[in-house]
Amino acid sequence: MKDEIYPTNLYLSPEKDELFEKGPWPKPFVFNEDVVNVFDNMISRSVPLYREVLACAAHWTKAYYQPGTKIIDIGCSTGTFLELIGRFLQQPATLVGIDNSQAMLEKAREKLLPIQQIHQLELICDSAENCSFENSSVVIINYTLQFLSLQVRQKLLKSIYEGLVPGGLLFLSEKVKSPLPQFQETITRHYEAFKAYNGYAQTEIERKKEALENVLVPLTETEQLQMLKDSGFQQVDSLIKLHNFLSLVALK
Ligand SMILES: Nc1ncnc2c1ncn2[C@@H]1O[C@H](C[S@+](CC[C@H]([NH3+])C(=O)[O-])CC(=O)[O-])[C@@H](O)[C@H]1O
Ligand SMILES: O=C(O)C(=O)Cc1ccccc1
Repeated sequence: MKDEIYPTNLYLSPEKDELFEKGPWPKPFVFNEDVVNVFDNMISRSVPLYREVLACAAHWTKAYYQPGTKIIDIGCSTGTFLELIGRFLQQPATLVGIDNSQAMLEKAREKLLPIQQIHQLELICDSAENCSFENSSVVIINYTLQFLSLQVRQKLLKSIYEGLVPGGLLFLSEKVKSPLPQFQETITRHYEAFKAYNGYAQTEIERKKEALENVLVPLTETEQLQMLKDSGFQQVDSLIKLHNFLSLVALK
């Protein structure tokens, strides 16, 4: 089976994201019921290489997982990665999903029912910065740090570093910004063309952009790498980058 080699076959709910097509407008972006109900469609049409990033995270998780420790997905949303890794791992493991949206975790619980036959599953509804990462060998945080204040990001990354066992891995994906305004402008235009190619109208693209202002706050790649170094991670490398979306790994 191809999925056992390169797992890009995600379990995504079909409800279409049309949230920014209809009013009332303007509204800030929040992870409410409306977002949750269309989230799988929203993220898979809005994040470049989303399937490849999750397949990459699954491969690195399998490579660095240490039996008897935890695999923790921070900002697990509807459980898409946990469902994928639950199928991809060839041995029972303890899978932990953390999200501060109860509505997201209700969707995750439903999606992960088959996985519970094989793995120990724990879903925690709390802010990530309140959680423990003790005895984890792999922590995944895809497209979540970007919604936290800078102070909380630094505290969270330090807590992850301290909780990981020796040889433990952090897999981090984030929206970033170019340090060069001219490049940022070109990248943004290309990213918006990607969204239009995925069926979003210009008004939806512009309204989403406005809604995310001051809600999703990207760093530059250099700032992100420095924050990881300041958290204790000395072995860091980038794996994937397209438009403003970056995935990297950090080793304890
Ligand atoms: N402080 C917080 N603590 C915990 N969860 C939070 C917090 N703030 C926001 N969230 C949660 O972080 C997730 C971010 S989405 C992650 C996608 C997933 N990783 C995926 O790969 O499919 C990405 C996006 O919306 O762009 C949402 O589920 C929020 O409820
Ligand atoms: O950065 C953007 O413009 C996005 O649309 C990314 C995104 C994807 C899913 C939820 C929130 C933001």
